[in-house]
Amino acid sequence: MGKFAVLDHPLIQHKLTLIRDKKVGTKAFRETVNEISALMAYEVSRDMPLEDVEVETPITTTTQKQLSGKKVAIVPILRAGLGMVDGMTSLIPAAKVGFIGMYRDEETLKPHEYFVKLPGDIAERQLFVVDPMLATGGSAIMAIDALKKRGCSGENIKFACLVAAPEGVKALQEAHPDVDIFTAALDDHLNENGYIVPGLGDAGDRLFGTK
Ligand SMILES: O=P(O)(O)OC[C@H]1O[C@H](OP(=O)(O)OP(=O)(O)O)[C@H](O)[C@@H]1O
Ligand SMILES: O=c1cc[nH]c(=O)[nH]1
Ligand SMILES: [Mg+2]
Repeated sequence: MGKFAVLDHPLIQHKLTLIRDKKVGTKAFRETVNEISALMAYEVSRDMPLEDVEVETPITTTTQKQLSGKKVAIVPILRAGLGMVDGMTSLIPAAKVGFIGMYRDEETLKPHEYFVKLPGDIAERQLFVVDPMLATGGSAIMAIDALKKRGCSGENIKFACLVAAPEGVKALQEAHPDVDIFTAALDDHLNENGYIVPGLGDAGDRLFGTK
C-alpha cells in the first residue's frame, strides 16, 4: 500500500485555516494556495534520490549530494489543480507540467475527462498529481487511470491535495494502492452534494472567481 500522510506543518495548518474562511477573496485565496503548495512540494519531494558529485569550492574539492533519478512532472487536474502549479514549480523549477482536464457532474458526482496534454516522456518521470480537493476520489482516480493508460507506473505517482475527505482517501487507496497520497488536512465527511465538510467550498470557483 502506498503512503498516506497528512502534512500538518504549523505553517500549512495556519495558511489552510486562512483560506477556509468564506470571506477570503480570489487574490488572497490564490496566493495562499500557492504558498501551501510550495510547502507541500518540500514534503512530497523528501524521498527523491540523491547521488554523490564532486564540487570544487573556493577552498577545496569535496564530495556532496545532488538530485539523481527521474526528472519530475507536475500534473494538475484542471481547473483547480492549476492553482497549485506555481507553488510547486517555485521549488522544482525544472519540472515539466502536464494537464488533465476533469469536471465532476453536479448531479451524479461522476468525473468527466475533457482534456489531456502531457510531456512526451511522461512514463519516465516522477509525477506529482495535484488537485486541491479529494472528495469522492472519482476525479483523482480517473486522472491516475489516464496516466497509467499512458505507461506511467503507480510507484512513480504521488497525489497531493489540500483537503481530503475520508471517503476519497479510501476510494483512491482501493483503486490505486501503489500511489502515495499527501494532504494538508483530512476533513470530516462529504455532504449530500458531495462537498467536503468543513472543507473550503468549490476550490475552482474560489481560485478563478467563477460562480
Ligand atoms: O473527488 P471528487 O468527488 O471527484 O471531487 C473533486 C474534484 O472536484 C473539483 O473539481 P470540479 O469538478 O469542481 O472542476 P473545477 O476544478 O473545474 O472546478 C476538484 O477540483 C476535484 O477535481
Ligand atoms: O468540497 C469540494 C468537493 C469537490 N470539489 C470542490 O471544489 N470542493
Ligand atoms: Mg469546481
